[in-house]
Amino acid sequence: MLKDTIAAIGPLDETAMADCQLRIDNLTKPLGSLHGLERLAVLMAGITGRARPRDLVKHIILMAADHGVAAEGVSAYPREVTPQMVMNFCNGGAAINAFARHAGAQLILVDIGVAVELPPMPGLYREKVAPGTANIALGPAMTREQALRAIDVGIRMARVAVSKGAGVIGLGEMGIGNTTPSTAIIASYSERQHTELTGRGTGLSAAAIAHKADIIARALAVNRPDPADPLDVLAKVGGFEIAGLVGVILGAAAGRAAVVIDGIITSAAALLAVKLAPAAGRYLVGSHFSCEPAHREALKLIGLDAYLHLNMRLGEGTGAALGMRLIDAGLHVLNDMKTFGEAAVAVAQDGPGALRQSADIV
Ligand SMILES: Cc1cc2ncn([C@H]3O[C@H](COP(=O)(O)O)[C@@H](O)[C@H]3O)c2cc1C
Ligand SMILES: O=C(O)c1cccnc1
Repeated sequence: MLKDTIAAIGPLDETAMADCQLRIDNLTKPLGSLHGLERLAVLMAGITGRARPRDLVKHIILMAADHGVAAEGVSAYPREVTPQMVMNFCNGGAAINAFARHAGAQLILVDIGVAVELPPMPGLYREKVAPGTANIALGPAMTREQALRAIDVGIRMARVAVSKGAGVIGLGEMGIGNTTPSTAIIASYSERQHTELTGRGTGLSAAAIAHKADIIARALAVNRPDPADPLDVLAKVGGFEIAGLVGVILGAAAGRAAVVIDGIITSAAALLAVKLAPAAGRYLVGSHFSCEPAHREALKLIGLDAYLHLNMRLGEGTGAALGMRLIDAGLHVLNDMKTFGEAAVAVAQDGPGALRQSADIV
């Protein structure tokens, strides 16, 4: 399923993008003055293949899983919080429930590797590959075969979303300890030291951050993940929700849906996804800058921008939900504003086309 999905990822529609850019350049505002929002609208034209996309259906796919490395004391919270938070998501009481409502997005919940058996709940997909990963400080998180199975789950979830009309898919995750494997993945591709990339996660002290960095160093030394082989990195120092999200990204890109990433965990998944399929990178949209230092590093490695500086460090897809609102804002600009001609406003002296050529406007 992975190979076919990667093969199905097409280029953006450059004609739709050019037509969209032309309309935006003629809207009643100084040329380029809504910069980031304009770029989002043009990107959505390229992804959807429509010069004036509007009212896109939004889904947030939240994958939950546990991590053997949590036994090393790398999180400020106990492992039981993972299933408890999944129940909280199902019952509508978590931050992401509020954010999904705010964004007008449907929340899709997936148990892809929670350590305990969860009861059937409305809205919860039970797709457990295994009850949590093994401890990456001691050996590989999972087998390569399990990594592939988890990716397939994500591809299927993205296909379901696309078949329900989703044009924008936000990524969310839950899994106590998951900033540790995410940092290990990002460190595998970075020239920066893992100590510089390790952050406080749910709220570690400086001493606990140093311990977490040691565990990450051990995971990398014990497993020796091969960056030339993203599946190797994923299987050795990843997690089931991270693997699932890799699949969601690839499946969404193959289905011509935009993918809005969130913080460090989803950006680790995005980094692996673009290593597996560079063409998927054009379907990615950044949202906020997380407090986690590895998040910025991942964005840099992917070559992706983010927009919101809110010092958030929650995950669940909360930043992605805000990113979806920025896409909406860009599409409202595109669809609701009038052009100079439609509104009878005098155009800039040299005309927008001439201004666009000038070096100042990018
Ligand atoms: C109550 C609670 C709700 C959360 N929602 C997301 N996370 C976030 O924190 C975890 C990662 O941080 P670390 O690696 O330090 O464990 C993940 O579950 C992530 O989604 C939460 C964490 C807690 C405690
Ligand atoms: O960057 C994130 O999304 C994040 C940071 C800390 C804990 N959980 C998630």
